[in-house]
Amino acid sequence: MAITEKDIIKALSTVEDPDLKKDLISLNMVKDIEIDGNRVAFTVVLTTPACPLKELIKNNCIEAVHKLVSPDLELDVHMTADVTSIQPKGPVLSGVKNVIAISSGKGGVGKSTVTANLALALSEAGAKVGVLDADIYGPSVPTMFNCENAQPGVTSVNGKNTIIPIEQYGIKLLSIGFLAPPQDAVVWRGPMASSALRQFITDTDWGELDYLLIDLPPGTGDIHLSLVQTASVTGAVVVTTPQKVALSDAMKGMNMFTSKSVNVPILGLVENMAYFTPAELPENKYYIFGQDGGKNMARRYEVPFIGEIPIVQSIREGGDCGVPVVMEDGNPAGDAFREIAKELARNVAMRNAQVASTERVEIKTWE
Ligand SMILES: Nc1ncnc2c1ncn2[C@@H]1O[C@H](COP(=O)(O)OP(=O)(O)OP(=O)(O)O)[C@@H](O)[C@H]1O
Repeated sequence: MAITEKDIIKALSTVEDPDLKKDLISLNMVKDIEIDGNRVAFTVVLTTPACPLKELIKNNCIEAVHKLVSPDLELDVHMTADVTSIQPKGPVLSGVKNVIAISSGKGGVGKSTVTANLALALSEAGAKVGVLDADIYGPSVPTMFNCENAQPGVTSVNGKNTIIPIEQYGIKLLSIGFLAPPQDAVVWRGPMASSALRQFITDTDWGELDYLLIDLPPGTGDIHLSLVQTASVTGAVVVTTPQKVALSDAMKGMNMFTSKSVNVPILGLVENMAYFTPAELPENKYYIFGQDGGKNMARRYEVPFIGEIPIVQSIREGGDCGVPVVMEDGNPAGDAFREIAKELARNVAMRNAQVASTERVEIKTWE
């Protein structure tokens, strides 16, 4: 008997997305079923191109069709992605599907390094990515992306001046560092910095992006509040070292995001500088800042732990010379960032499937 589209749909309705815990047909993830005699082709649309379960889902589809329709079918399963979004409709960041705040409690724990490498890993997987460097105390994105002398463009849209981000390595970038040389950064504190951040969000043509990563200053301050008042933030990533002082500051940052009035979910905690392994003793791990501090904290506060990065000389060198380590072929440190990017993308998809969008925080003034 000839095979029909209905047979294929029936078989694929037994395959679950393991994260979303629903079958691919109910999730509307199967498209373009084509049947030509013994050959069947279809497309599975994942929730992110950086899906860590891509191969598993593909194999489960093949197994289900072979088992429930016919073992003799020749299958061509095309895996693609359409990143999900629950951004409220409106003029602010209208083409941006997900806004992800990258934060840390303490300075110097590697937040910008993590931002740059995650952005590149997501882009390498096929996502459209932007980075907004809002770290007024030390905007390092221009250095990390080797574009220190770049100047964002300005164009007029409906009579309004609109900023055009610069583009480097396929990532759209804006940084407070493009507006003021590092020695002048100090004047960018307070209301001026908040106003620049607002312009970067409301008066910038970011185009279509799957993920906009926002590199925040360390701690919790005006910039954080301006962000959550201006944009609907999908979630936050907290970067910490395993050290006690870094952890207690990271906890304060997490509490700010998850407080009732801000209500931004934590998408993941990253432990940076987790250990050091000398090149000549690859089996040895030295826990310079303590062991598993981030992992334990994630468990205690019930937030997802999305990975650890060791202290590696090439991570520091990549940042300093403007070629983040993810861009270096075959460097295992790059793989560590790739794994974290996949976990982050996965958590964004789960958050979008489960939780309502984040309301922008209303500005309250004293009467
Ligand atoms: N895993 C790592 N291994 C080696 N060096 C690292 C690692 N992570 C970060 N670094 C280096 O540590 C320094 C601080 O990192 P980075 O600027 O990313 O931190 P930050 O938290 O963004 O700092 P700030 O508080 O200034 O915003 C940089 O020189 C960076 O190259």
